[in-house]
Amino acid sequence: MEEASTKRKVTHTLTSGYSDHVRVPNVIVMVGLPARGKTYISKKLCRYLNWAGIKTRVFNVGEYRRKEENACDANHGANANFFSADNQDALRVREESARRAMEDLCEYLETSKGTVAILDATNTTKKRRKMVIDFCDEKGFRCFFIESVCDDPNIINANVTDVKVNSPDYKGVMSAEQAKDDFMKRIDNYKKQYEPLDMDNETYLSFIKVINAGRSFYVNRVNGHAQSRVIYYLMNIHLLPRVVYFTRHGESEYNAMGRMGGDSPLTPHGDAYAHALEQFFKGERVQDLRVWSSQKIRAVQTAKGLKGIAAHVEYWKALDELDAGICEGLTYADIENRYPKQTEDRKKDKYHYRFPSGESYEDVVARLEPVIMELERQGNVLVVSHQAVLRCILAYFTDRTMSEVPYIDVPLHTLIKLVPRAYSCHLTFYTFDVTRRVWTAREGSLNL
Ligand SMILES: O=c1[nH]cnc2c1c(-c1ccccc1)cn2-c1ccc(Br)cc1
Ligand SMILES: O=P(O)(O)OC[C@H]1O[C@](O)(CO)[C@@H](O)[C@@H]1O
Repeated sequence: MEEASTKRKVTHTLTSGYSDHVRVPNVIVMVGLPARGKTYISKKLCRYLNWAGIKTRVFNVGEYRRKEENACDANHGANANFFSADNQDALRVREESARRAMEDLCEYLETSKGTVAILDATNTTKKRRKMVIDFCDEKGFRCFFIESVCDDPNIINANVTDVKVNSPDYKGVMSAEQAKDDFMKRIDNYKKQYEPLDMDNETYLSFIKVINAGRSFYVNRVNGHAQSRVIYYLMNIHLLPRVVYFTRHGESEYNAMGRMGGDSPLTPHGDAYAHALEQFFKGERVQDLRVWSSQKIRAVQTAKGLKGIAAHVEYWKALDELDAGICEGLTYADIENRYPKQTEDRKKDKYHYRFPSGESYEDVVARLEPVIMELERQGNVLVVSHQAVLRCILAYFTDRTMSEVPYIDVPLHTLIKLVPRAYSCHLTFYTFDVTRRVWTAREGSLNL
């Protein structure tokens, strides 16, 4: 039985009070048996850190092994014996894959100026961890271990059926039942060698033990800004099924006039949309729905009809539209005529461009971080907000790059339903053709 004490208190040993004034490359090293969510955590963490502006990439050793096998047209993954410790050939292939992954990881941190690299592998022996630590020490990388221990059969089974059975190792090779059976044998092979992070003899390391998908944690020697952000994030995410809905406010007077920003009320068309939205959620019967609206009149009016349906309605200033500063209330034509240089600059880099006395998309992402964190904590939520703000939030869920964010298509009178999946999310778009709606996206809009 794996050690998974669920009563352990959280200890937080601060080793140094200094913050990161220089960019110190971090290597996040995953530890854990197969089907403990290492890839789930790696991908989700990578998506969050990139969205927050911390350049991050995942290096999955399993993918390197499969690349190796494809090269010699083999498929060891479909056979649990490949993972037994006394299979010398296999050990060589697995060592080689780990070495190549470390090479690429090093290149990423040194040459491509990555800030965080996530080594997604089992790393279940002290010997293997020692190899990684020595490698990082030699390169001057900071090492941080995330171990996922799990003894809750429901969680393990969910993972094995949910993700493993569709893994490239088994796809088209054997039935789901056989795959599941083989995979459980693979786990047993690893268990024989598994040395959990040792809370008595490996305390010189920086690490967090996540127990049973976040039910409890053990934290040791947190170093620097990135590690603190990682721990905070891991303590806020959960696996419970939930749905998140997004919509812009209904058409506003300023939308109808082609003016930006401002705080104008809904037009009759926008009002009709607010009623259609109310009807939709009457029918959808979402359990314990919480509504988060911005504090702009057009959003508050759009959310009004939901007061009788939702469990709770709250108003976030952080959800207010991007502040166009001196361009607030102007049309795009006005801006091109009055501020041709600004227009040019914005076209060059729309994500980082900040309006004079206003905001950039990058500023909006920064003020949305608490909203994202609270969204991760919550259950069923409807967010009523604005074009630029929803572009930033949807970019987080759909792993978009900074340059894509300002062009994501978020039309008026469209409700977006987002259902999280293991490594992605499923989007449904409901367009309410109850009313005319002006088109507020200009150059090249990007479909999610
Ligand atoms: O299987 C698992 N075992 C154990 N912990 C798991 C999983 C999964 C998972 C979920 C869906 C698909 C594949 C894997 C996520 N976590 C997890 C781990 C840490 C945190 Br903080 C939150 C979730
Ligand atoms: O970044 P873009 O494409 O100008 O979109 C943001 C603009 O969209 C609007 O929400 C509607 O036009 C404006 O209030 C806001 O300035």
